[in-house]
Amino acid sequence: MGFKIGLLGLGTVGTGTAEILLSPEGRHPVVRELEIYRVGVRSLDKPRTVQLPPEILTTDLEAIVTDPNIDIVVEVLGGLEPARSLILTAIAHGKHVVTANKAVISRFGSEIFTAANEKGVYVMLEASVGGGIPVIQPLKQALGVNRIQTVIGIVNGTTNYILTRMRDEGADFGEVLADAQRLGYAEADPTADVDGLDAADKIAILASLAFGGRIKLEDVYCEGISQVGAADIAYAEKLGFVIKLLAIAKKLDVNSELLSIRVNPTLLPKTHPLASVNGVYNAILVEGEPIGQVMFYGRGAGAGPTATAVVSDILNIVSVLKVAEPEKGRAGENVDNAAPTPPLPHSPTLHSLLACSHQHYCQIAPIEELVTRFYARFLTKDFPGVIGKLGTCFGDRGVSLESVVQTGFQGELAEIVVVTHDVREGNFRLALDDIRSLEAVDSVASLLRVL
Ligand SMILES: NC(=O)C1=CN([C@@H]2O[C@H](COP(=O)(O)OP(=O)(O)OC[C@H]3O[C@@H](n4cnc5c(N)ncnc54)[C@H](OP(=O)(O)O)[C@@H]3O)[C@@H](O)[C@H]2O)C=CC1
Ligand SMILES: N[C@@H](CC=O)C(=O)O
Ligand code: NA
Repeated sequence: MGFKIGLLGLGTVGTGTAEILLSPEGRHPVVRELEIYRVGVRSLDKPRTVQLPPEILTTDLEAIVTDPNIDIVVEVLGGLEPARSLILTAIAHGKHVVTANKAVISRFGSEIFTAANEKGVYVMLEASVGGGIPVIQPLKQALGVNRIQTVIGIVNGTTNYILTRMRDEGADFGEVLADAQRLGYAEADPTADVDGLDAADKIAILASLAFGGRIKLEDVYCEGISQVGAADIAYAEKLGFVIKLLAIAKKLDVNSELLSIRVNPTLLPKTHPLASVNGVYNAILVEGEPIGQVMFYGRGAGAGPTATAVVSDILNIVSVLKVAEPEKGRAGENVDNAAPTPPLPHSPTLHSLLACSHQHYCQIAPIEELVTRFYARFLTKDFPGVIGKLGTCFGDRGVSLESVVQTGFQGELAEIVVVTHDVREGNFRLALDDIRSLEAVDSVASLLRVL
């Protein structure tokens, strides 16, 4: 065997990764050159669905990332610590790293890539966004010559699965979430999925690659799906929309360097290419000059899809290393009885299509500057002229309405649904403040953006 892998984690993604590495037949020939050398887990007693020699499992993860025999560390533990420290230690010991951990990369990417570049090692993260969908490498490589204007994605499989089943079956939120957990889609703490935080991590990573700068996660505006009720799903349907948790990064306007980055449930016209992305599927729509629109679609979570991305990253690294040092890793070569190999000598410069070298931070506009359409559902007392009063409040703040419908009653309260034309978010919020102070208005039952 040629290249030794230290696998940190043998859960959903780790097991999927091991399954690919243990069955190389019919796959790229380089897969035969990869050996699972050590596997780090929390519990040695847990039953495993993958057959590995028990002696390669350990709870001593530090020993894996410092092992001189290991070439590539694959981090599929999840969580911030010890994942971040283990990645940094692996880098310090000259190991290349493959990770699926968007939470660590979106928060500590700067520290990790700076360390990796200094040490001359690769940190690859295809699995961190869109699971099995190739989107990180395409942004770095095939789309690298484009000027990107917009990245819009459905990048969280758990919430897309939940929203799809709520719409199609009227399913209960809690039950569907439990199914998503059982299927291995959800994060260890599923509030990261439900509250949009996982999607925020992912759009921060995509925006960084698309716009060529670092992104501060705290600049990403984020709303989750818990505010989306059955009533909104039904009204959206009647109005010709579906509701999706969208992650959007775009230039505020064509000539601006200022970006808008946000995650929020959004009403999407049924004719939009992302509207038919259902269940655990993810899709990322990129608009660039001169390519125009290009869309990436596939399974965004689950063992097999995510492991595909992990192993493809390993292959990318190994392929570059093999050019740099062709003697290493000839197929079938057995070095089991040989003395430990010294750490890999690294090429003095990293391959520019695999490495990440952003230095500056992108400028992100506050959410008030966003220009978008809104959907709002009001509960009002059934007074005459309420719709007129709402219209006046909107008009006073320069908000133009596309449609206003009184849709029915909830008990004593009338339900009024409004869809606006494009409006600056700051102005829309001022109009809402005015509306909330009207005696006739009981509450703003929901507020969603419309694409
Ligand atoms: N699941 C998915 O569909 C996707 C997941 N990801 C990302 O992949 C990563 C892994 O996710 P997933 O496979 O679902 O997670 P799991 O919870 O299924 O697996 C985690 C694995 O890491 C081990 N582990 C966790 N913490 C420690 C620790 N402190 N010490 C030792 N071992 C530890 C666990 O050990 P033990 O088995 O002993 O408990 C387990 O084997 C996460 O970053 C996630 O965001 C990315 C895309 C899709
Ligand atoms: N929990 C995530 C897993 C993949 O990143 C999701 O649901 O998309
Ligand atoms: Na991916």
